[in-house]
Amino acid sequence: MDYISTRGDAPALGFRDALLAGLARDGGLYLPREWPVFTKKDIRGLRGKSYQEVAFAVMTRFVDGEIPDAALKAMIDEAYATFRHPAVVPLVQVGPNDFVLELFHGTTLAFKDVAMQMLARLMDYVLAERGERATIVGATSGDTGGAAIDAFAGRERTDIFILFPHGKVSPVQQRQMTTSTHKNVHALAVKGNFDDCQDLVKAMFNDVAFRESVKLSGVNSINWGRIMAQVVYYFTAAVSLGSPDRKISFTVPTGNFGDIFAGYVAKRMGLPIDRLVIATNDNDILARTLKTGRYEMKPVIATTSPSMDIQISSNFERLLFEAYGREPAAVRSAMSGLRQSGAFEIQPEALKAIRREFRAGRATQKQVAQTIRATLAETGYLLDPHTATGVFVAAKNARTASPMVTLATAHPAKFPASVESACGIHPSLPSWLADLMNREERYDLLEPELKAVETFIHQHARAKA
Ligand SMILES: Cc1ncc(COP(=O)(O)O)c(C=O)c1O
Ligand SMILES: N[C@@H](CCOP(=O)(O)O)C(=O)O
Repeated sequence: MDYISTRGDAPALGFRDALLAGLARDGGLYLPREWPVFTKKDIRGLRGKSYQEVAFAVMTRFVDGEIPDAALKAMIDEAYATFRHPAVVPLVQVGPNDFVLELFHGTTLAFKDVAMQMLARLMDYVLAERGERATIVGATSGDTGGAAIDAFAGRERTDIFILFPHGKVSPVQQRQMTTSTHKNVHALAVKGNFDDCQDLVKAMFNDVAFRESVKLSGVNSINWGRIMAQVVYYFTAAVSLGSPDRKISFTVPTGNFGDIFAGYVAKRMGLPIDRLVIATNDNDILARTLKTGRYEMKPVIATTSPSMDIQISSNFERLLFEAYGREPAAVRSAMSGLRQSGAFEIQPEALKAIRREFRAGRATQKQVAQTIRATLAETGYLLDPHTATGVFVAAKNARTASPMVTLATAHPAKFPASVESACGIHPSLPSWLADLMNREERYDLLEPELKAVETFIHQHARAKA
């Protein structure tokens, strides 16, 4: 299996090279040339298996022999031993036909841990095999950064630089990034929003001289390794609810479109997914796009679900590539429209293809707060604001024909102020993070300028060409 770029102008790569490349050299995103398929029999074979066993069954199809089975299994075991729940990602019933899939039992209390713990080990393995080092960069609206820092902290072969929007993440999220004592960790507060951080990361990848000079690699969901690891929990959830003999719907709180794209991949692989629902907050660019066929950026609104305060939804590019029948020219033209005017139109046939696969809805901050309050009152279950966005949109898109699973993407204790103001309960951090807010912070404040960020990274990175 090889990996091709959505923009059609970068070399096709094997799994290990795509993993280290992050973004393709033509600015595109890698995805597999074809989707591996699970038959109904294969899916039935996953019943009763542990999370780790399903993870191996799914990921081995993408790794395609580039890492020996024993090594891949060892990485999976180690990665998911960091989770505090024996089921890794337990499914909790909150209504007759409604479930939440708790993806927040990892070290930093967000769904990002599921893929990041795996990605760090995969990268370390490949770098060790090649005797190389890498410089990892990432942009975060709050959760990717903490998860990446936790997963890469202290790793000899990598230095990690995380760009976060100054003053726009929750205090818990900020501390998770700024209190690491490891020398290979650099938290960079950027005077801008998440989209500025992500633009800087992409610009660094597109600066070939810089990219090569520090051996750049990425950990955002532009990296195929992230998506691959996120496909797994769609399988475990669906199988535990009766797949392949029953269709399951999923609602996914969405920002950068990585998590829900993983659901789309699971469907392409043969998982019988009924509805796949995009849930957005007030930054509803994806819901508007599905409605109008026009992807059009607006200024970012700061909400109670800050991790979804995003306008440039990176992985939507992967979906466009699929919707245009894998025609890179159409993707290149859309992305150049986005760069030049902050908007592009989706052609009718491609829009039809997207609408066949996805529904979308939005929850305002008021609706999010009401959902937190009502869910607590009716079921005793405490939602974080991102998951509440999903639960609100799920209720509007559920069908009695299939169970609806909302992805619970963060623990409520990451956003205590919003949760408390919605329902009066102040969620506490778990014991291993109990002193987080008293730990000493260490971060650098940078202007949102490519040269400033590149200079900082160049000075501090150990990987040099
Ligand atoms: C808590 C939380 N929920 C949802 C999302 C959206 O996920 P994605 O960017 O994969 O769409 C994010 C981050 O992006 C997040 O941190
Ligand atoms: N919400 C994310 C934004 C970055 O998303 P990624 O999945 O592409 O890394 C965050 O919390 O940082």
